Amino acid sequence: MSTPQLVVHHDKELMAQAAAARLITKVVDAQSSRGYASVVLTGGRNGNGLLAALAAAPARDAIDWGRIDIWWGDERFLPEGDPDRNVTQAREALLDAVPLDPKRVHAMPASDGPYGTDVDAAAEAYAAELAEASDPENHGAVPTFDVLMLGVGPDTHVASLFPELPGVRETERTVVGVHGAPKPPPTRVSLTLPAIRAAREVWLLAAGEDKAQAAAIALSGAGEIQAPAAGAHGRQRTLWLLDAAAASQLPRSLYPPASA
Ligand SMILES: O=C1O[C@H](COP(=O)(O)O)[C@@H](O)[C@H](O)[C@H]1O
Repeated sequence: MSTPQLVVHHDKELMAQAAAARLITKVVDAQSSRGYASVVLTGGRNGNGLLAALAAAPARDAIDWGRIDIWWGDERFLPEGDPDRNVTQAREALLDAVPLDPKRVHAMPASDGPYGTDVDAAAEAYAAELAEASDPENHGAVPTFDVLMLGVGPDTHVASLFPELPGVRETERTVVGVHGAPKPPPTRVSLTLPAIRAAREVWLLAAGEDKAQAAAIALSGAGEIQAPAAGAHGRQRTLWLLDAAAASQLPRSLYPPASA
């Protein structure tokens, strides 16, 4: 398990731009060493901010968009095209503007798709898609993602793993259907902590005052059942990307030596 590293940026715009630049470098490196890259997107304000910053970055064309696998950490279980679906928002922010290979874009199922409103069947299907994409050198039934991004909710939720709900307690399955989420919509699909922890790098994004308490709790030794963000770690690296407002309640001992 990698120890969390923190980078604190002045504000959320700078944080989004710096995270986008960091992602471009990671993806280009993976593509040059392995031929392709594998990235897991997050929904939410900070995740979409990063995608919009990436869309606006001239260096985005350094990425070979045809050789990147895009997955999602969670999805709001709503009809295809619903404006509240994470995939709809990601398409608007970035994906529609770059030449991705549609076969490599792995959206989570919609509630009017092949599984209808059966969110557990939808979760099982996504787990099967991940398993099919993993190969023997991977450490489980998911591919080894290069970067898995997670927005941190004000209640410390990540993906759609909410404090104390069954999803965050899952130790076997890689994807679960979520019922009764406290944040609308109540029905969701989510990667589990074991799937998240298979990633090489996990980046947690937290910008804004409403994330300050969550960041402080998750980084001060809370348990993952009470604070799911505390359980999100990458195999090689766990990186918290914050702005000054979100970092404002962190104990001084956690502050990085330099902030940007
Ligand atoms: O509902 C969700 O919320 C979290 C956090 O979103 P934010 O707007 O508070 O940053 C997000 O990471 C997750 O993907 C999404 O489904």
